[in-house]
Order: sequence, then C-alpha cells, then structure tokens
Amino acid sequence: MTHDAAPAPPAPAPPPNHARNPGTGLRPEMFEGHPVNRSAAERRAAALLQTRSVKKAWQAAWLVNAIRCIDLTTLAGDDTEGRVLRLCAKARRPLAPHILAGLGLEGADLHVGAVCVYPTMVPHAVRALAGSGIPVASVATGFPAGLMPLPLRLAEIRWAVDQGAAEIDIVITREHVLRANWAALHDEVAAMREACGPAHLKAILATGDLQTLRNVYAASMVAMQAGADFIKTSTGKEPVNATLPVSLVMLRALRDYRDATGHRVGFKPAGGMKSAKDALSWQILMKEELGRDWLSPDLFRLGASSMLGDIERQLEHHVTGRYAASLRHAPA
Ligand SMILES: O=C[C@H](O)COP(=O)(O)O
Repeated sequence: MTHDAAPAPPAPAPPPNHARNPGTGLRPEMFEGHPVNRSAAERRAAALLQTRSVKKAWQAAWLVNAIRCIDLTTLAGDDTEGRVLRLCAKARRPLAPHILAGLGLEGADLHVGAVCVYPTMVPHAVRALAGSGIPVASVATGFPAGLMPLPLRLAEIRWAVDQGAAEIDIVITREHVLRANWAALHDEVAAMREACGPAHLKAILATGDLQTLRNVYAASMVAMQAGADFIKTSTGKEPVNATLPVSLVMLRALRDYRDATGHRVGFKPAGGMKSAKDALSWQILMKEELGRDWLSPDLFRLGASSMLGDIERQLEHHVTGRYAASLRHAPA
C-alpha cells in the first residue's frame, strides 16, 4: 500500500500555529498504571513501515519536508568556531543550486529547522545565522548526563538564552524516572522551563537509559505537564538512541496529552538517524499517529548530525538520475 497523503511540497515555514504548552501541574492519574506493551509497540512500528510507503513521485517532497524539520547538529568535544560556521552555511543552503533548480525550488527559502550546538558555540551560530530566520538551539543542563547541581544547570540555560539561543535542549535526571520520583522530575523540568524564558524548551528523555516503555510514557507525560515545548528521544550519546517503537510510545503520549489538555507538543527523535530512509520512516510514523499537521518544523524536528548528506544525495539522484560521489556534497 502506498502512502497517498504525502505532505504538500514545501512552502516557507508557516508561523507557529499553536500556543506554547503551559503545562498542567503534576497529574499522575494521566500516566500511572498506563500499560505499555513492548511487543505490541514493536509490531505496530514494524507493520506501519511494511504497509505504508511513500509513492516514488512524492518522495522528493517528503525529503524536502524533512530538511525543513532537521535540527542540524554538531555536539562533539572537538567542535570549533570554523565547524559551526560551516554547519550554519549548510543550514542556510542545505541543497546545491542545481538540485534546487531541478526540484523547481530556486526561489524557495529552503533551510533547516534549527542549528543545534553546545552552549559555547551559540554566539558563533547566532552570528552566522543572523537574518536567516533559523533558530539556534543549545543543549544545556550538563548535557549529556545532566548530573550537575540544579542551580548550575539553570544558570547554563540562562547563559545560553542570553547568548541568543531560541531553543534549549535540556536533559532530565534519569534517576528521577528510575525511582518513579515524578514530583522531582516535574519540578526540575518546570524550573528549567522558567529559566528558558521566551526560549522553547525541548526535553531530552534519554530513553535508552529509562529501562521500560512504561517509564518512557510516564517521563513524556511528566515533561509535558511541566511545560515542555518538545519531547526528544535521546542525546545521541546513549548506547541506544532514537528507535521507532520508543518513538511510537512518545507519540501516543503526545496524542493523549493533546486530547486531555488541547495542547500540541512537538516531537524530536534524535541520535543515530543517518539516512533518507530514516527521514521517511519517522515522517510516516508521525503522519499515521498524529496527522500531517504535526509534520511542520514547529511540531517536528529530526535531530541529526549526518542525515542531511544522504537526503541531498537522494534528491540529486531524483533530479539527475545518478548519484554523485558523497565528497561532492558539502559536509553537513
Ligand atoms: O541531538 C542530536 C543528536 O545529538 C544527533 O545525534 P547523531 O550525531 O547521532 O546524529
């Protein structure tokens, strides 16, 4: 079966069509005792991808939509100003001119969803992206482990926001989840949300550390109840990062939260996603579970350091009928 309702070909990113999530205060009845069946989640994720595929003619539109939703990321210990400047140049012009022309998108303002960096790289990224409309996202709160005193984690958020970060990717204290200390998790994320001020808070749940899918569901719900604007699967540093079954559980939490509160919260799978096929798989999952409205950059991001290169390669093939050597593409 093909996937008929592909996202429309890309248009300039629309303004956010929903208010920020104000949170609800801690409401354990929304997640305690909520059953999550691992093999059912695995079966559903696998079945979706077996029975749904994107029509070949529409794959290019889906891949262009993925570009609009990428948080183009560098989070390496050897990051430098030069690397961040190159990344920002790629963020502004994610496709080579002949590919854009082949897609009929010469005039389109196609750029990625955000550039995601460590806090000390924020000033470089802010400078390089000035006037582009591309937000700078900063990880903070002692990324990736988060095991720093809370006042220091909050100060790190404030520092990154002062430097111009418009989005803050925080990490949660995994121990709060593993001990089912939901009040502590709620209060921590709520304090981080307050420290963010106008910047949007993306809560990284580090799902590979959370042991059970029931924990993933509960942590997703608590983060949203504390006012997270996005929930994100992984730091990219856990042994297991974004997977489709875990994502499915988080999407169900997003849906349940929307149904209970009327607020739509964004989703960001991250870590280990490298191919254009991954970009299609996660978009199919989103569309099947949450609908196409959720497939825009204000509600969906793909956190990836190396996915854009393969997307560009596949789009070049779409346009020219042949693959170029990957060295012809500017590194993403
Ligand atoms: O937040 C994004 C992740 O750190 C990116 O992970 P990745 O380097 O495996 O693509």
